[in-house]
Amino acid sequence: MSYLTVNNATKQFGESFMALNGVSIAVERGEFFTLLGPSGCGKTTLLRAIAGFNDLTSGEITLAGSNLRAVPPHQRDIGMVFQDYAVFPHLSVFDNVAFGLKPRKVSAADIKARVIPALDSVRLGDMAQRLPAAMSGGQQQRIGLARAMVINPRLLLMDEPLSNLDAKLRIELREEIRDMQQQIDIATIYVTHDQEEALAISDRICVMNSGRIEQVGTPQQIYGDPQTRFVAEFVGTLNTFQPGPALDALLGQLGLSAPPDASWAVRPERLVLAAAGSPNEGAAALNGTVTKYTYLGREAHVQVETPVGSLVVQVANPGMAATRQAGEAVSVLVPRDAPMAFGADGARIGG
Ligand SMILES: Nc1ncnc2c1ncn2[C@@H]1O[C@H](COP(=O)(O)OP(=O)(O)OP(=O)(O)O)[C@@H](O)[C@H]1O
Repeated sequence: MSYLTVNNATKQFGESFMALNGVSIAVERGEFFTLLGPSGCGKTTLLRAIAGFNDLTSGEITLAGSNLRAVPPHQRDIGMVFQDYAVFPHLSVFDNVAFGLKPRKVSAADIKARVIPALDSVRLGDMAQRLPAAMSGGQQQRIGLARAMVINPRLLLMDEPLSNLDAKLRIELREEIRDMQQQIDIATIYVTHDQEEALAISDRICVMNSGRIEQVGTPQQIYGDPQTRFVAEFVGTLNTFQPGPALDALLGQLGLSAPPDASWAVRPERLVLAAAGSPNEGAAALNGTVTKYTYLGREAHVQVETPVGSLVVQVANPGMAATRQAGEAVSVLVPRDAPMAFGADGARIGG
């Protein structure tokens, strides 16, 4: 049995709204498990049910084999880190971290023996006596992390802990969180709506949509082998081919087939841009006209009007020579293994 299991969880708000609708997950010991999805998909509701801040309408939650729903929140031994830091401004950094130990009747000497290493692990060891108000957002969130960990929790839950920080700090702190989590080897459930953050930090990602799970998998599986159109669109970008004779010809040339109501799509980085009329071994060529060129440093996005619709082609490491002008005639090469097919219900059915 997995370390944490959630089985067929539902949560109803009001007469009929289902914030969670039959959600089941299984998290292993030491695993970094991320709930990823758009605003309102139920991530926080699921996290709060595990923490015990709200109860489920139905379903089971077990931790290390025992029923967690029967345990009051303060006895669950779960560390929680929130988006808004939740530090007490009038308490020193030390007292903020010690706060969680007070109700546990830990002696003053033990408090010190646990708080100091917790502060060291988040690189705040020399700031123990400072007040949080005089500290940056990143430092305040490190206090939150130390406070969650000092209780030696059985599980760590984090609800968008980086979303109030600027982009550079977010990347720095997510690396620190990942390193720390691996060091203490604690099962962690992390909530985010940021796909890049989820890919960078997780062992496995659970993509949620409207109270249901779309797919659970490693970052590589979620990005490289999405099982639904929703996952493919939410994690990464997707070009959808316009149906019609030109698409039928393209699929015929590539030897691909799917039921008539299937839709076909392709990731921008799987397309290759070539000079008009270039030879194309192992790929089908679409004639197109450049409509837009966006230079982004490490990559460029070239928008091309083709017989199967407007497609974005991603070019890696674009030098000056890769620059394209609007109106330029080009070929877009579609490798045989690049297109993905989705059924009318959004499930992946091919490619
Ligand atoms: N106490 C409540 N009463 C009524 N509806 C609620 C309550 N709490 C949450 N909801 C609704 O349940 C749905 C799921 O909310 P939840 O906070 O879990 O989403 P989320 O995926 O965490 O989104 P966000 O990223 O915006 O926090 C939303 O539509 C929300 O409005």
